[in-house]
Order: sequence, then structure tokens, then C-alpha cells
Amino acid sequence: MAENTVLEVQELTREFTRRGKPFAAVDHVDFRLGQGEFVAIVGRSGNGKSTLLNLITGLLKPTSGSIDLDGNDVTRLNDKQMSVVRNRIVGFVTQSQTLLPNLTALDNVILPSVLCNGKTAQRDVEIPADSSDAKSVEETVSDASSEQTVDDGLPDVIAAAPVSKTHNDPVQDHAMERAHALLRRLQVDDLAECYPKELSGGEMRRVSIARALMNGPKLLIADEPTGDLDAESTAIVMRLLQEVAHDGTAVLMVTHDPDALTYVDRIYRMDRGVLAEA
Ligand SMILES: Nc1ncnc2c1ncn2[C@@H]1O[C@H](COP(=O)(O)OP(=O)(O)OP(=O)(O)O)[C@@H](O)[C@H]1O
Repeated sequence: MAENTVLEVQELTREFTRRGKPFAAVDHVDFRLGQGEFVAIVGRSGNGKSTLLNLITGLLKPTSGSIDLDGNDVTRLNDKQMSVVRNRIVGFVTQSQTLLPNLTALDNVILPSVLCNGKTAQRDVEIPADSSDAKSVEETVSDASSEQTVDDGLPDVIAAAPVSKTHNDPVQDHAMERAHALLRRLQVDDLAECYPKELSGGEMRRVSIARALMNGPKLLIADEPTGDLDAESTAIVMRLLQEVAHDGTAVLMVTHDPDALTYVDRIYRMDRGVLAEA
């Protein structure tokens, strides 16, 4: 793998079965992304874009092929090790809304830093063989959503999280400053103390982007990050993603938005599972 490569997928294939017939949602995809590159994938609905992102983030297992993420063979990591990778190396802005309802916008943004004890990715990350306590934001969100009575009490991992109210800890103070700075850059810092239900779709989306950037990921994956944003908010988000790439993070975005495409270095098209440069 070349020295500045953050992500390399080779011959990546994922088959599903529909009405008894197998088909490849992702079909022998080869793709490389280096530090600081900003790349978009476009393609009609149902052509395999989300499946590709879920494979890269280890949320889905491939049928065949390889995925190397910052020197880690994703297909060989166990679930706990993959959680560490997801938390420290990758920031993921998902298409659907995944903010935790019981945390303020600020605490949602701080959460990834709490989950990895203030360790961030812009340095070499060692993936421990036994990461028994590891949880990624995606798993925490999924744990929280499976709680029957969300309002009665938080799941342990959230309840234990030293969120923004706890002071006098330099690591937490630093996390809080960083979270506020990200919210400011996305022009939603005045909403820091609001709960997700008090935010519009576009505001929630911007808070989610701040959360994905909290740990300074080496790879930022964004699935339709401007989906519910107006032109002005789209420009704010895209300029931020451009700056993030300029600072060295590899950015991989799936989008249908022609305005968003004007900011990227390269565009790929996904057509029936096959990826090619547009
Ligand atoms: N778990 C599954 N089982 C069977 N088929 C699936 C499964 N997940 C996705 N598919 C199919 O795989 C294909 C690719 O789906 P995918 O969600 O990756 O498309 P997409 O390009 O991201 O679409 P969109 O732009 O609408 O989000 C679709 O035909 C979809 O129906």
C-alpha cells in the first residue's frame, strides 16, 4: 500500500439474494483513496453506494475481496477491533438521523471522544488484540435505540459518559472546546444545549457532521451529507469538508447534489455495483 494511502479496496464484492437469485450489489470494486483527497461517488438509487460504504466501515461483511483501512485488513478484524477502527480512524455521517435523543447537541458531538477516552486518530493508532470494552458511535446509537424506555434511563455506556457538565478534567475541557469549535464552524453552536427533537433536519445533519469530525478521523465518510440542506448550509458544509481534506483527512462522499460535486477532486459513478471514474 502506498505510504499516503488511507483506504484501498480490491476486487470487493458483496452479493445479496433476492427472490432466490444472487446478485452483486457491489461488483469487483477497486478503489484507492489517499490522505487529503476529496472524492464523490454518484449513481442512481439502488446501485450499491450505501452497500459499499457499509462494507468499508465494517458494518457489512464482503462476499469476497479486500479492504485495507489505514493498514488494517478490515475483513480480518473481529467486531471489537472493528469498533476501535470505526471510532478512532473513521468518521461516518450516515444518511439517516442517528443523534441520541437524550443527549444535547454538544454532548452528542463529544460522545466519540468519550468512547475512545480522548484518543484521536491523527496519529498512529494501535488496534489492541482484546478491545473488550470498545464501542463505536454506531453501536452506541444502536444500543440506545434498542432500549425500550429511552426516557426512563440511559443505557450504561451513555449514563457513564462524562459529558459536558463535568468539569476540571483537561481532556474533557479540550473535548468540549473542540466540540464547540466544530459546532461554530457549522454555524450551529447557538444550538449546543438543544436536544435533537428541538432541531430541524438540516441542523441535526450539521451536528452529525461535527460528531463525525470530533476524533479527527483519517477517513471521513459522508452519505448524502447535504441531503436536507439549503444552498447556504450546503456551502458551509462543503467548505468545511474541503478544509478537512486540506488538513489531510481523506473524504469519501456519496451524493446526488450537483452543488456538492463542485467541491470535490474526483468523481466516481456507481452503476449496478460497478465503480468507475466519471
Ligand atoms: N440486505 C439486503 N438484502 C437484499 N438486497 C439488498 C440488501 N441491502 C441492499 N440490497 C439491494 O442492493 C442494491 C444496492 O442497494 P444500496 O442501498 O447499496 O443502493 P444505493 O445506491 O445506496 O441506493 P440509494 O441511493 O437509494 O441509497 C439494491 O438493489 C438493494 O435493494
